[in-house]
Amino acid sequence: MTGPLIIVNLKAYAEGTGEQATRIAAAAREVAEESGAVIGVAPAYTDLGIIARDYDVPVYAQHIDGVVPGAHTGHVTAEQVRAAGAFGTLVNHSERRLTLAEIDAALSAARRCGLQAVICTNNVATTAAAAALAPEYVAIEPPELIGTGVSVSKADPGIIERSVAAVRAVNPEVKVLTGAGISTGECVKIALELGTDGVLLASGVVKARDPAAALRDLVSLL
Ligand SMILES: O=C[C@H](O)COP(=O)(O)O
Repeated sequence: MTGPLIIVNLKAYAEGTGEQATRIAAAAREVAEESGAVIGVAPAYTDLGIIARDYDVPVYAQHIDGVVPGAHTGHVTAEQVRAAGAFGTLVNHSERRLTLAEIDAALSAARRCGLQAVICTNNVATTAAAAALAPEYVAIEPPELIGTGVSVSKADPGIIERSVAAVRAVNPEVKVLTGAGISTGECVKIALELGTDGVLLASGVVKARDPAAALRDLVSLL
């Protein structure tokens, strides 16, 4: 993949479930084609297969469990999401926190199945720790800004800069995303200028009246 990566996490929002999820996936594909940006979608498991099958967008699981297939009720394996068509997976999202050992196991499972891994982190120290595990991406998101509409790019650019520096010091191969409150092209532009490789966002697109217009705004200054 080339160009900045934008991942739209549909979380468990009603506005990002079922038919609405497929509408957002279609918009993501269209805006990616128009702009050259890479726009991925992280739908609920229940929508993952259909989106991966019918929409030409990189699909991410919102979480995987670091277990091998077997007797694990209520778990979801890397093999299952891969078979359903996932391209990658989030790991340790702020709303789905894991222990360090669980993050490591989930990352091993992702590698085993060829899934791109995006480890989410909540501060500079956890970002450095995540980078030491060598995932493809880390995504720094200050939890207090998630879902607020107050953008990390504007409210806390320092955490982005320090996270980028920490990752470069630990493992320069690891790419950095940032998220929380991102909703405009300006937020994306600032995040990229601060050294990131893209953004992870949710409400700015999922809860927008016109998700396609929100996506167009996000890529407008690339
Ligand atoms: O996964 C996405 C992040 O938690 C950011 O959510 P948000 O864009 O609604 O603030």
